[in-house]
Amino acid sequence: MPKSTVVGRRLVHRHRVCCFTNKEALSHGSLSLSHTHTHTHTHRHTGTDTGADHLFSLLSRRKEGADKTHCMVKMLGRSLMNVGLRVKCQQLKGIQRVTAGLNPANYGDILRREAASTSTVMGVNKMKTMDDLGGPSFMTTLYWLFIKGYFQTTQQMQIEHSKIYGPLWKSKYGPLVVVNVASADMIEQVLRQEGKHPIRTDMPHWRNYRELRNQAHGPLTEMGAKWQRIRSILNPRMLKPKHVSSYANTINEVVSDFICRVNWLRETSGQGVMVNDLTAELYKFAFEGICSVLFETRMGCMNEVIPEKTQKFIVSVGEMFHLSQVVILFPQFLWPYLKSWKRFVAAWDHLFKVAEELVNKKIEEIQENVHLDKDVEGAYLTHLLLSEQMSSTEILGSITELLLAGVDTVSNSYTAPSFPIPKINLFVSIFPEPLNKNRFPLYKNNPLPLTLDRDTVIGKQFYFFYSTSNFYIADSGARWLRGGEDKSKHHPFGSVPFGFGIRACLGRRVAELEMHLLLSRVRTSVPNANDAPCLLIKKQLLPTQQCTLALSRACKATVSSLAQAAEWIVIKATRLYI
Ligand code: HEM
Repeated sequence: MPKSTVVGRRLVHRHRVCCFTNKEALSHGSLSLSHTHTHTHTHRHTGTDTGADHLFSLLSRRKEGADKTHCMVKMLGRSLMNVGLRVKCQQLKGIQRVTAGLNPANYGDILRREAASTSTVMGVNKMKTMDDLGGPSFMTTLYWLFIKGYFQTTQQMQIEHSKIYGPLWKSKYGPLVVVNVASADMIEQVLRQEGKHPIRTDMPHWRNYRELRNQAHGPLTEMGAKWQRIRSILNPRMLKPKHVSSYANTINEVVSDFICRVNWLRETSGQGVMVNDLTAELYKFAFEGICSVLFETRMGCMNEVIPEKTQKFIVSVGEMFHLSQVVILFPQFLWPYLKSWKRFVAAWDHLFKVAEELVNKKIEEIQENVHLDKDVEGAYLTHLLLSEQMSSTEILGSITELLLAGVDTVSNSYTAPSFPIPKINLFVSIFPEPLNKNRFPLYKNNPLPLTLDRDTVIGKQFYFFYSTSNFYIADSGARWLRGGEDKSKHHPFGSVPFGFGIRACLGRRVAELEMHLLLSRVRTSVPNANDAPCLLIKKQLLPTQQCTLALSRACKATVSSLAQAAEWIVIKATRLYI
């Protein structure tokens, strides 16, 4: 088979037309992607698969408003952070004494290496079973959620529960049992136990849709060796800095348009100074940014009037996330009879339809260029289409999931660490779920001081807290200082915003690029930005370059990493004063 090679962003063809993997699609422009599907999905879960999704549905904070784009802002940040791992079970005891030994007050004093070693910290004979673990019952949890009103602020509920039950406790959500871990040391142990194919919490409704419509799974929903294969194909152009940096021009164009839009909004509806609904604007920015990278096309989100088609696409994304939480509350056999399920399927249909149109458009463009004997240039999608590694349907499945993963996480990150940021905390919830034991290898070590049934799958859900931590010392910037006195007290697993290990965020580099470009350019392009009552970045941010962050209500801090700077993004609440 003739090949095409990629040199930087330029594709150089050794041969024409037939150099494509999906040559049928490319040589017959009208071919619909869904017709090329040859994928089969063998991973089907047994047992209480729906539990984890049920949980993250319950735990997801969600604002429901007229604008559906707001509905999904909180959801994916949670669901993306679900990953899975399995632990080998042992019948051991002693959790109370062990958790006392891991009192948060002592975290800073515990050597990190020791913390990473299960046996040294926990003591093999000090473990208890799941049954021995304390925590609220299902009824108590319902009381907290709906009577005490923590449904919208479940992170806060976890904070309260950690005060009552200590750093390790069990919560019940119907059939689902969740182990909450509120200790950076133990979190480190959990995260370091990942095997070859870590799995995140199953998403049976997402997977069910794909099977119903014969669509391919993407990196979010795929598991095992198939997941690994997908990641190995998607990773290089998403994570390697040399490739990611080539998206800078594309993203910069979106940033330019964002700044224009922000200025226009300030003039037309903000008395010359204010952006009233910043969350929605950041959402649109993230959407436009990720679409421009993935589909190599602009969606018009930065226009004064957003195209109807784009608006409908955004609404469908919000609708899908919203209904995701509803559908999962019901047993799977009832789904076909639910109105919500039908709407859920319709929303997915629309997402796949639009994504398919965009992919087909790109195929046609490539074809045209090939027929005209032009060099085919392009970025992510072009590369995937030409790389001969995935079928068109697989590309569609992956691109659609990347898009969903990349929208609200990015937009939410600008506003999440609301100012001031005295401390950061992280909780991990573990969802034990039964799984076919032959599918994944067992872990040799038990990372936590409790036992779980053999073949238990643990999905993790991370929560980040910016106000009640013992992992970070209280400060207003000192934690970013290199070599500072308190540096040793910062636990490396106190904050892992992009996850950890081989199943960590696929879009991390792109997300960082988007955030850094936006921040630095808002700072340098918007008049009077110095007067903002929130975090300002004094110098253009460049990787590894030292820069000064000026905090109008706090201090000045020097940081040497953009990833750290990103956490300082404080465009507060829903209003941006610039
Ligand atoms: C600030 C923005 C973002 C944050 C904070 C974030 C965070 C995360 C986290 C915590 C995970 C789970 C990692 C783990 O389980 O260990 C994840 C997974 C993922 N993220 Fe992101 N993400 C962001 C942006 C993006 C973007 C822009 C994309 C797409 C280009 C993306 C695509 C994905 C995908 C596909 C996964 C699933 C990976 C897998 O299961 O193999 N993310 N993200």
